[in-house]
Amino acid sequence: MTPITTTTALDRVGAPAGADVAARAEHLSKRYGAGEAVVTALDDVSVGLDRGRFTAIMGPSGSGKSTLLHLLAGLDRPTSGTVHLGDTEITALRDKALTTLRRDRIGFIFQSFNLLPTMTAAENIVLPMRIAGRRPDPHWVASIVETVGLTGRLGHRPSQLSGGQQQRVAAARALASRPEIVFADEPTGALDSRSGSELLQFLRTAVDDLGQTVVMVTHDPAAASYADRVLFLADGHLVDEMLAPSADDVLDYMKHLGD
Ligand SMILES: Nc1ncnc2c1ncn2[C@@H]1O[C@H](COP(=O)(O)OP(=O)(O)OP(=O)(O)O)[C@@H](O)[C@H]1O
Repeated sequence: MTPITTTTALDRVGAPAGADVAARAEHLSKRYGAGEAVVTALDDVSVGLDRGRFTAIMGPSGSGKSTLLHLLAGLDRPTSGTVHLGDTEITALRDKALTTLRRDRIGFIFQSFNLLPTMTAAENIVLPMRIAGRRPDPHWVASIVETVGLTGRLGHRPSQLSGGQQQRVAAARALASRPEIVFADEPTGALDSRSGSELLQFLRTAVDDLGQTVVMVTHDPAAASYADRVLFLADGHLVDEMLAPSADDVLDYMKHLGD
């Protein structure tokens, strides 16, 4: 496949733009199954993710986006290769240490909001910190709640909130502990376009105003255009990247990838 719109020399695709890297993958591969049934979901991917930036991961269905996100976030283990979060090689950690690292240093936003139905929005937002035995910083949590536009809704349970509001609670929960990196897997997949835009604008603000690092898998070129950088996967390979992407440029490139 010949890349057409790269803004980056091919041998630099995946290399971090700056010196400060929040996470990095080196020669990451993931295979499922064995023998003739083996599926190579990810094949020798190396990438650095800049701190304080918003990175989107795109590619056709089955290209390995979720696999890469799950490996970077320590939710799954690679067949070969390494992942570092800051200076910590997470691929070298045992399960218990990995669970603790995910809880303490990573925030997650999933397509399904994964909120606890019996708890209020406020309780859901601080729950991971309470489980970790950490005291939430009230000023920080208040600034997130304000940024995400949930002031006045904090006493509501998830069933009393719209899908967009529930996802904003999930986003506030992901940021409440000031994680080193937030991973979002299709965060707008279950939202209407207006709620999706609000959520993406929140993530953008979290990066610009709060210095957060965000990595997001998406199918949607409009969603990817909120990012600083888009990584393109095809057949388990990192094939290209785009900086300061526009939705039209991303859409054109996705057509080229055969989506
Ligand atoms: N647990 C698994 N067992 C076997 N094969 C798997 C498993 N998980 C993923 N795969 C395969 O690995 C490849 C990459 O899957 P992955 O979910 O990472 O792709 P994706 O780009 O996120 O796809 P989509 O956009 O459809 O969600 C696909 O061929 C998929 O069928």
